[in-house]
Amino acid sequence: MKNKIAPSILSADFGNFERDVQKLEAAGADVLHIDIMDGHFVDNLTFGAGVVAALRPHTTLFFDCHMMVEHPEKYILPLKKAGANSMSIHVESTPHLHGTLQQIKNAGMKAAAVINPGTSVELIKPVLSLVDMVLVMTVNPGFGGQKFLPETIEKVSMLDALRTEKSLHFEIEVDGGITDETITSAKRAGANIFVAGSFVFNGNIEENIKKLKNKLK
Ligand SMILES: O=C(CO)[C@@H](O)[C@H](O)COP(=O)(O)O
Ligand SMILES: [Co+2]
Repeated sequence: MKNKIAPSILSADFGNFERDVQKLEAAGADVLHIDIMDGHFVDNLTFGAGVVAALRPHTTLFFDCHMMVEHPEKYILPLKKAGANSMSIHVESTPHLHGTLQQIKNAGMKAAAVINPGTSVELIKPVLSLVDMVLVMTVNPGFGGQKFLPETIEKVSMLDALRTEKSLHFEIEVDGGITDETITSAKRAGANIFVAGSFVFNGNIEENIKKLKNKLK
């Protein structure tokens, strides 16, 4: 599976999204990770479909929306209209995981299931044949700049094994505390999409993306 770097705009300059997103694209980012938080599911509030729509004309990057919200189903049509390409839904956020993933696919977007560090792979086994991607949180959701939790990597290996066993094709994304050091264990375990916020934006964006890509060779 193709390795992809997915910078998170949570660490961008909120007053200069257009400039920062264009910098990311020019620097070789593969995916734009958009952290949508509602101040309820997590203790932080970011942006919604309005900002996604405003960014859409400025880049051709794939828009990967990480939904840290209650009632994720309410965001499907507005985000589709705004130009989002995928939505990742936390298993902890809805009793209707399967139905919500189905609705996302029916709307014409890619669908992903997300598990928090304290959530077991067991809970998403029933939807593995439906999803395009699984996102394993490698920090607790809500904020950028946290320390990578190495104990979460075992779940990436478990998902990689399940994928082979069941002949499935979902991608595996990791998110939180990814640096040019932590990326290696995630890749070895079977992840192929690497979200990075603070590591990419702290210093020179182009050099930092290069440092991550070099570890994937
Ligand atoms: O979803 C989240 C946080 O909840 C992430 O996408 C962060 O934005 C990643 O930031 P770093 O840990 O790479 O600084
Ligand atoms: Co995220």
